[in-house]
Amino acid sequence: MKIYEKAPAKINLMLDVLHKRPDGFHEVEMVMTMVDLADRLEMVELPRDTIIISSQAGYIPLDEKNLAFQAARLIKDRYDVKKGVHIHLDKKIPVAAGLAGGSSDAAATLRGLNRLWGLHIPIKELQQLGAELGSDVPFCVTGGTALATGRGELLTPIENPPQCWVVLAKPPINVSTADVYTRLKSNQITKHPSASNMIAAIQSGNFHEVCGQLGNVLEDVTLKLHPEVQHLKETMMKLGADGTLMSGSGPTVFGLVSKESKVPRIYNGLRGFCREVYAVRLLT
Ligand SMILES: C[C@@](CO)(OP(=O)(O)O)[C@H](O)COP(=O)(O)OP(=O)(O)OC[C@H]1O[C@@H](n2ccc(N)nc2=O)[C@H](O)[C@@H]1O
Ligand SMILES: Nc1ncnc2c1ncn2[C@@H]1O[C@H](COP(=O)(O)OP(=O)(O)O)[C@@H](O)[C@H]1O
Repeated sequence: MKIYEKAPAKINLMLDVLHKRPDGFHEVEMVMTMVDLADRLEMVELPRDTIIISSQAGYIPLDEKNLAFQAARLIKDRYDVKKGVHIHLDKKIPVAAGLAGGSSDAAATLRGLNRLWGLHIPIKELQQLGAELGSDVPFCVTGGTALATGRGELLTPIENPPQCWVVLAKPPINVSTADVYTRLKSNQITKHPSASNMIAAIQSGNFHEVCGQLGNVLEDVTLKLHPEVQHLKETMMKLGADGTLMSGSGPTVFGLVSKESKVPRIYNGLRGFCREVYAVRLLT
């Protein structure tokens, strides 16, 4: 049997860090949503007890370091599944970009294997399994739009923001999430974005209010290390975006745009100096 799952990218509309916890993780408040830029997973059942990962992308690990592999192994171990699976990852989401590509592949693997092997695991339980793989995985299991607290795994669904275009630009630099959190001095944050204001803006359905509430405390860290990310934000605004923000720990910057007619100018202007640019819709 063969099944398919889509694994969409996430963006953080706001991200605040409250403090560092004794377990080394940071207590966060994030409003996350999904965009229509997705990896595609093909899962084929194998009669023998093995997990095979393949991909057209030459730049991701295909062994136990792959998050889809880890998700498959976790579900096999936990539910004592003796069958195997070949997972082919058609990667479209840029890697190590702040868009949760690996986390979404892991979440899609959990959803897919639940179907492929007829395990009937409830969604809440899939999210708990996801939390063992990474802080962003539980959100990726369900998607939609949510307030994420704790280390990112405690989720409260909220309504989707007003529909708009999202232009994403990933500069060719490497950012490590762990490094960005380590460099953040959470007691020195001067301006905290507000989750409740962002939620109120979303609930009002007012696109410009949503743009006004965009904020990410990890931006300061990544922007200091890589001034080109700041340059990308400024260029997006000059080209006509209604609001811009870095997603997660970066380095991808997204611009929200309400008018479709503005999108080609922003896209083409960015493509002039950034190879990885995407113009997509929110996944609402
Ligand atoms: C920053 C965010 C925002 O959505 O996304 P990305 O930039 O990775 O997409 C997330 O918090 C990333 O989530 P995820 O990528 O799943 O991180 P994990 O694998 O759980 O953790 C990687 C490392 O980041 C740090 N970490 C992560 C989450 C958190 N709340 N506090 C932390 O300090 C820890 O050092 C951890 O070892
Ligand atoms: N299925 C996967 N897709 C992409 N990256 C993966 C995957 N599995 C493991 N990785 C590794 O996870 C790291 C983070 O990748 P990714 O999830 O794309 O980034 P981010 O957490 O910034 O959104 C990369 O170093 C990559 O090598």
